[in-house]
Amino acid sequence: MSSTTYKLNHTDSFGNGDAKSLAENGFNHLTSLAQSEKAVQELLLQQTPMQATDDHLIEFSEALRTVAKALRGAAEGKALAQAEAAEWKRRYELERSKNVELQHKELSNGVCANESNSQRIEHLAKSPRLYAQENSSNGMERICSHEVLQDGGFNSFTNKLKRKASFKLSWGCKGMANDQHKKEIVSFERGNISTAERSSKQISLTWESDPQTVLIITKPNSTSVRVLSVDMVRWLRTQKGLNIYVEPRVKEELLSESSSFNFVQTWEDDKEISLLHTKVDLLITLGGDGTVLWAASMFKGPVPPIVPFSMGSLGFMTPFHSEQYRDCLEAVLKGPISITLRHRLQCHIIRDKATNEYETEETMLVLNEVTIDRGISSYLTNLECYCDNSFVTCVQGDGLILSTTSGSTAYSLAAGGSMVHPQVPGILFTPICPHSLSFRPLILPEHVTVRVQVPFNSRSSAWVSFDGKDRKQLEAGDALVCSMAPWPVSTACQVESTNDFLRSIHDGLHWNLRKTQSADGPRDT
Ligand SMILES: NC(=O)c1ccc[n+]([C@@H]2O[C@H](COP(=O)([O-])OP(=O)(O)OC[C@H]3O[C@@H](n4cnc5c(N)ncnc54)[C@H](O)[C@@H]3O)[C@@H](O)[C@H]2O)c1
Ligand SMILES: Nc1ncnc2c1ncn2[C@@H]1O[C@H](COP(=O)(O)OP(=O)(O)OP(=O)(O)O)[C@@H](O)[C@H]1O
Repeated sequence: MSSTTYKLNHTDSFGNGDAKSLAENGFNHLTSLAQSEKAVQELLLQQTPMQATDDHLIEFSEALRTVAKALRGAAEGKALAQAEAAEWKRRYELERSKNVELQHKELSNGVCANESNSQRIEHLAKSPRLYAQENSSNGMERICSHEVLQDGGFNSFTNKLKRKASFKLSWGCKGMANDQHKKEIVSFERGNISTAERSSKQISLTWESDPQTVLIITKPNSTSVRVLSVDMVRWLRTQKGLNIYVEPRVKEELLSESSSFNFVQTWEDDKEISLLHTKVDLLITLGGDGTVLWAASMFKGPVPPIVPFSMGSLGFMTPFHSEQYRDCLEAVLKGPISITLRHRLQCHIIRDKATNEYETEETMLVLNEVTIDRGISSYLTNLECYCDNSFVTCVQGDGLILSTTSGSTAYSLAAGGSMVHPQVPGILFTPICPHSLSFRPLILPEHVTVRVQVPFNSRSSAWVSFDGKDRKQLEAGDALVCSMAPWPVSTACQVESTNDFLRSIHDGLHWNLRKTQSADGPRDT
């Protein structure tokens, strides 16, 4: 009995031969091995101080597990061996978490080494069944994988303790603040990766001081919009005491109504437009989605929160009804309000004839999409696409749409792209009429930079447009570079972003509208 245990502890590796011979001795042998307090005590008492190290404890535990495997089928013996192995494992973990170095020092000095080890084993040997009973309610097999990995036992091949490898995560973004932000979202404590946040949650805007200045942008050539704007400007001034900015065209319209509108402010040039975000607290749009796009395009940097009133036929970004504009504006000016944070794309054209790569044209910001198409050319476009300098594909067809998720319900949808919730950060890569059977649209992560280049051997030039406007020609060798812009557009929600999004696809597109099947018919039995 004791020789068996002695052998187990002094063999460098416990091969199948040892396990088998133990198994052959049968169930009784194992039971007595595990139960015999004396035998286990003897085991330790026979160790020299150096031999009775924690490595021996691990080896012993490994051996018992091997035996347990070999005795599969002998139910009681198996349970007993598992209980032993698990207890040895637990015990080892406990000891290791104490000061291992100190323990080794004690052992090599011979200070109470046998005594401390034998006491440990004595305790274990006394109560394997009790321990098994205590743990059976939790399930003996349920040592969680994290713990098993941390205490992987002894690797006889490398002669090292098996431990869970430690690691760190880092992000390839510039600036500590960004990195810190990511760390708050993704934690990797004790080797377990978990996320607290995956995309923007419902965002609520609360005013910390009262809004004082409002900019109203209106769809041109619409009588209903003109009538509404006159009423709204008057109400905001007289009832709310706000400063009001409008476009030069609208100021003329208002003054033609009455000279009392001379309090209304406007701008004279682009420089003044570029400073509007420093003066305007709230932006109101009266029109359809196109008016929201127009308003957003005026802001090449930060954009004030937008309250979009629907005066068009399709309202994906315009959840507010003009009939109740007073109630709605009362609520918005008071706050808090739910907003949808809509990401924009920033686009640069790099000309082949540019003398260096930084010589780009004005940066364009789009809320819906940037489109590269064949324009009036009757040839296929041929566009080489790269994502962070990796070649993606060559588009041969009518063109390519790089869309925001807000724009996913616009042109990209018509070209076969998915509809995506506007707060999902990402770039949609949607071909227009590709001449290929296998070109499916992609959605790329928000952090990538996409480059679309007209190859030098292209038969024709391509045309690029930004939210359906500002068309520019791309000659062979020219490229469009596109990435997520740091200035999103926040639009006020009627309810909250998900509810508003679902309403817009139901009302605007009659998404998945189908007559409900009647209950009258065949059924599963
Ligand atoms: N085949 C197409 O579907 C197609 C073709 C060209 C342009 N467009 C879209 O038109 C947009 C420009 O809009 P516009 O009003 O200045 O031009 P527009 O007056 O020609 O209107 C285009 C239509 O697209 C709708 N729309 C705009 N943005 C939308 C969005 N985010 N979700 C759902 N529908 C949206 C508008 O409500 C409008 O009905 C472009 O950004 C492009 O997405 C679509
Ligand atoms: N303030 C503005 N100045 C110049 N053009 C504008 C302005 N507002 C909107 N537009 C343009 O007017 C066009 C129509 O605007 P919008 O989409 O808002 O109205 P709509 O066509 O009636 O809406 P819908 O398409 O939903 O029926 C768009 O091309 C848009 O760019």
